[in-house]
Amino acid sequence: MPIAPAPTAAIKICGVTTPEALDAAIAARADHIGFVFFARSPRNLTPREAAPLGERAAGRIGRVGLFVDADDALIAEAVAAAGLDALQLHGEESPARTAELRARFGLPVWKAIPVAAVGDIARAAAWLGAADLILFDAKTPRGTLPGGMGLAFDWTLLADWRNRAPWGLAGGLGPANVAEAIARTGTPLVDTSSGVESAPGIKDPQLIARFCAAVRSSG
Ligand SMILES: O=C(O)c1ccccc1N[C@@H]1O[C@H](COP(=O)(O)O)[C@@H](O)[C@H]1O
Repeated sequence: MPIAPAPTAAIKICGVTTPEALDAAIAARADHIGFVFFARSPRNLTPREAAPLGERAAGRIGRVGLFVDADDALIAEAVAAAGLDALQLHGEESPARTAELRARFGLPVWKAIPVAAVGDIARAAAWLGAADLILFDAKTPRGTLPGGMGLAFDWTLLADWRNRAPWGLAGGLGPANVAEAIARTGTPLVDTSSGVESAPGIKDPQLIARFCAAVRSSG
């Protein structure tokens, strides 16, 4: 009987702003790319800027729109312009707001949960039933961006999670540590932004390729 290859984690490359980065993610067989709709981010795109990238990605890779406490008007514009396949909420969105957006846009919603201490993992339970996927990310210092800072958290805190819902791991992941992160946490999805950049907001195609190869080497 043939032995099936061990499944590896799904891959999201976040903060894509150029056709070159998008093509690198597709060539490296990533599963999703992220478009950031958050003005303070060095990876910010307007819906108009995201539109040609969304068209180029259509049917080739999943398109996730990242929002931070955004209003409905921005989300609606981004969904229509970039043809988003999922929404990632990376701010203070409550479980009720998360469920509301899922119903309003009819798209899967990923909710980022900032983690610094064990109680932060338990907090995620409030979003079960409201979010389609829980994304654990490192809590960032007050006054900085709520993500995309290349900061990792203590992965041993995830021992309390026990796969209670679809989930993923983000925060400080790069080619050098992603295989270890998968081995230690068993995460079914990894998400990276600054770990595949040469400078904030500048994606490096070679780092994208190395990241995806490192994920596959963990399978
Ligand atoms: O990428 C950004 O600029 C960003 C801005 C605001 C919120 C989240 C953001 N990115 C997300 O943060 C995590 C971790 O990023 P990193 O790999 O540590 O740089 C990831 O989910 C990004 O999608």
